[in-house]
Amino acid sequence: MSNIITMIAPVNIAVIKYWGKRNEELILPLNDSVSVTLNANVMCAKTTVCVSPNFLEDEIWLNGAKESFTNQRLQNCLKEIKSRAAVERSVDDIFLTWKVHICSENNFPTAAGLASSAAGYACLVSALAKAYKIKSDVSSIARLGSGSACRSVYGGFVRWHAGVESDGSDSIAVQIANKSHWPEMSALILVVGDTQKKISSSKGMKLSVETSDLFQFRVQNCVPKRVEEICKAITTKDFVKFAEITMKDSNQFHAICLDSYPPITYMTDTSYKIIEMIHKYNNIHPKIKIAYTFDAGPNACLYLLEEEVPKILSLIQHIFPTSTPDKFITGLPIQHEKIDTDLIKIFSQPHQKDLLKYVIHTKIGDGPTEVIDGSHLLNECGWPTNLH
Ligand SMILES: Nc1ncnc2c1ncn2[C@@H]1O[C@H](COP(=O)(O)OP(=O)(O)OP(=O)(O)O)[C@@H](O)[C@H]1O
Ligand SMILES: C[C@@](O)(CCOP(=O)(O)OP(=O)(O)O)CC(=O)O
Repeated sequence: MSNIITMIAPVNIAVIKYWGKRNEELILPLNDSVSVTLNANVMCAKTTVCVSPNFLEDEIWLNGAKESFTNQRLQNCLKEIKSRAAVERSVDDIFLTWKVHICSENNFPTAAGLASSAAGYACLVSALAKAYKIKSDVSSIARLGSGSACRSVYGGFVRWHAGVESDGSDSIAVQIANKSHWPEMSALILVVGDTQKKISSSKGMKLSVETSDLFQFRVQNCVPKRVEEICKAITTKDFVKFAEITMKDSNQFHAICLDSYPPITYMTDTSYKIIEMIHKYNNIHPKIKIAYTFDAGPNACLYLLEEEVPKILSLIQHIFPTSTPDKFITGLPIQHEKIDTDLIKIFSQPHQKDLLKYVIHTKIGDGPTEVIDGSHLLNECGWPTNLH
């Protein structure tokens, strides 16, 4: 007797960044954060879990390779799932003694600052929750895997409340609005680099808490006001306000990285060229049209309304020429608009080729969903179907 569940889960990109913990083990943040969940049909983690009396030990495979199950965060997630199941009496006691096999893969680069840990842990925890028939909110369990993962448990626009309790019971994610609230909202991920970053978010934020003087100022004086304002901008669909706060918060997060000692630099020259392009584009319009935000890496996430997508994409193709035009734009289909020559005149000469690797076009999406077409990553005996 076994129990095989497969789920897919989305990435989320924060517009108010989570940076800094008040408890390292429970992954409790020092500030609230707000994010947008992106369409899981474009970028996702896919995870199959299987619980069986036939397994001798808990095992995990990630992106086609076996990983160690001794990872503390992984252990904490499984432990919490089992204790929730015990409290909810959702499965038989014997089921709780069986071992689990987990197989997961991301359809985009892992550990490159593209929120793979968010999608990955949201997926893992949602799949386990389904297998153990847990009914209550699992965002606080996903949080134990990676802080930002708690926001990927919900679709649309999401706020992670930092909470004040020392056991983390009130540090949960809550949906502000679902994806249908603002269907025109689109995102372009500009991939500058897809290699693993040098300093993980966990290490980077610890260093900032310990060494940055600006950090306390941000947490106490800036974030609380920004969170209220951006939540209001989301509920009233005020794009200009949403975009302005998003850009300012990304810039402040990277200023804090630079104020850490020794300094942390996630953005590159190409990232700054993207920022320059977006401000120039916004300045030639009466109102802000596009927002950028950068996580712990050089890649940009642009938030914009649907009508702006073809225009900025043709401009990006002009300014950031590529030697692989067929593979340059991926994700959701777009209608190409011929670049407007007046727009080109305002912009400088194109940069050198291949500063951008590729662009992912996507939109807002739902939270984790179960895959019901039978395309499990583990076979009926609970072993990976495809190992590298
Ligand atoms: N599908 C997955 N299933 C389980 N764990 C995953 C999955 N994808 C990523 N992870 C875990 O997350 C780690 C990468 O997290 P990290 O924070 O370094 O990168 P990132 O999430 O891509 O970047 P960022 O959080 O800055 O956007 C991996 O080493 C792995 O432990
Ligand atoms: C810059 C960020 O993406 C940082 C994400 O940090 P993680 O959630 O990856 O960190 P841990 O909780 O230590 O796993 C900002 C954000 O997503 O809010």
